[in-house]
Amino acid sequence: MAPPSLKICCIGAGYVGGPTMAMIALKCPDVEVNVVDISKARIAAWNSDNLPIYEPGLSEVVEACRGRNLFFSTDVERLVADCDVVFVSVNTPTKTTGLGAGKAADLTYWESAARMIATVSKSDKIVVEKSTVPVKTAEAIEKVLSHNAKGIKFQILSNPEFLAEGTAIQDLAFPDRVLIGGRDTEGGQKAVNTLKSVYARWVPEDKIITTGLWSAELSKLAANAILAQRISSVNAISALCESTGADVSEVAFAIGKDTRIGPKFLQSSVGFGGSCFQKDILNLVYICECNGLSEVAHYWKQVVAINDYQKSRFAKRVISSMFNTVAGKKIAILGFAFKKDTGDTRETPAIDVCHGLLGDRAVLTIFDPQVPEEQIRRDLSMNKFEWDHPHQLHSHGGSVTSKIEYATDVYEACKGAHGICILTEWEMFRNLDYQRIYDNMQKPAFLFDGRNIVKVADMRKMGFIVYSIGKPLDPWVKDLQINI
Ligand SMILES: NC(=O)C1=CN([C@@H]2O[C@H](COP(=O)(O)OP(=O)(O)OC[C@H]3O[C@@H](n4cnc5c(N)ncnc54)[C@H](O)[C@@H]3O)[C@@H](O)[C@H]2O)C=CC1
Ligand SMILES: O=C(O)[C@H]1O[C@H](OP(=O)(O)OP(=O)(O)OC[C@H]2O[C@@H](n3ccc(=O)[nH]c3=O)[C@H](O)[C@@H]2O)[C@H](O)[C@@H](O)[C@@H]1O
Repeated sequence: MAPPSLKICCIGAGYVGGPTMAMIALKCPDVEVNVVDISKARIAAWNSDNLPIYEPGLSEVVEACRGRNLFFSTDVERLVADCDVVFVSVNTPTKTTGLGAGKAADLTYWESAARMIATVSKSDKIVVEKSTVPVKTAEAIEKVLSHNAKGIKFQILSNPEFLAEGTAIQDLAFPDRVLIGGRDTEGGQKAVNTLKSVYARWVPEDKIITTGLWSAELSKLAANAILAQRISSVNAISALCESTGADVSEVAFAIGKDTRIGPKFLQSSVGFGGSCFQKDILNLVYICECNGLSEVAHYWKQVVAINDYQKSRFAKRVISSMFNTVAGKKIAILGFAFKKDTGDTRETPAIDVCHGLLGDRAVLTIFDPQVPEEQIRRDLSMNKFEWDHPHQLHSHGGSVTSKIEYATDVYEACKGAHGICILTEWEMFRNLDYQRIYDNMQKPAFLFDGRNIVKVADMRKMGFIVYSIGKPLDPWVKDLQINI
């Protein structure tokens, strides 16, 4: 067999490293791709039939190339030493302590990966920032690498990832664009071209954008901030819809018809979740503050503030609608993942809503088709921002709250409940037998739709008291004096 034309090693076998490298291996059979991680459990799962992340189409891609030119391993140092290109796709969570706590990106994992690369390398390498990092990180990484370089040359590239979970395979196979930032030097441009030639195997040339390092780093933060801003904008409008009798779906449809605005990302919800939007905006806010741009920082902070408002507004609607207390009442939580088609629960709005309801002493029964019980209990017992640190992969759940139950059947979850909250837009929730659910609930039966997926009129006809984000209010809810 001919030797590989290029050896790639990716540090971090997570939601980005795993699928991204699997796609490169699929499209470039002559390239050897090793994905390495410190988590033995994660690597074992990548090497099994039960992959560590749920992503439609991923297992087919992995099966097509695992053992051929795609390998998963914990032999981090050897494989890094042996490759031409190192992608770094480790966690860059929000700092929990110290300077910039609650905002700044924690680059501990990135820095330790960079130090390890410098220590083990014996030949020149291209080091690719795949993780989302603060603008100017490449400069710091260059310093770490060059101070330990023993005459070895490293070229740093920024190649941020834009995939969304649940559609990762589609996004990787047909990306809107691939962005590569590099130094404007001969060595820098040579490295850019090497990486470009990898993507060019399947991405049309006009979709591969090359820029300077800082533009590439900042474009990633800006893209996430602007996407999240659209959701906060429509969610802010949803509150006004409820106060005025307008319908947020009609408003979103009408404004999305303007080609300058476009229809995507205008779906009002209980709030955005996921590992990145909040983290990346807080990071952007911190960078603005560090650069003395307090007005700009304040502007972006509001995107997160509206998101927090939306989540707490939802929980308050539930409590106030149910006679201002949910103490001892059974509430069925349908959906815990931060969006459909993923088992990921990082920063899911369900955590905040559940905490809001548990704070009023509700008894929750939680159902999600992809999220296991242990994960839900761990999420509900963790402190904010703790979830995105690698040690969480090894932990087995902290203190377990006794006020939650886990259901493996959606109808069981709803049986005897006083109220239902739909918190993830799983397709299956659109087509449930709601009559059966209604018949088996306590009366009056409440339905709170945080994703606008049920047909409100049909549900009201069945007898439910319905609250659906940004929709005209049920008379029951409207007549209540609430303070949201
Ligand atoms: N999740 C997503 O959809 C997207 C994430 N990103 C960014 O990509 C980066 C990674 O995110 P995810 O893949 O979601 O995180 P993840 O938590 O799923 O994966 C990160 C992996 O890195 C490993 N790791 C940490 N330090 C290590 C070290 N020193 N050596 C070897 N392995 C190490 C961890 O054990 C973990 O398995 C973050 O910066 C994130 O902002 C960017 C685009 C999309
Ligand atoms: O950097 C990242 O991690 C990624 O973050 C997002 O991807 P992701 O978080 O996986 O999923 P999204 O589809 O963006 O959804 C994020 C959250 O917003 C919510 N959302 C999305 C769209 C919408 O119209 N309304 C809405 O409430 C979703 O339910 C979810 O909770 C971006 O879409 C990706 O481009 C980016 O690469």
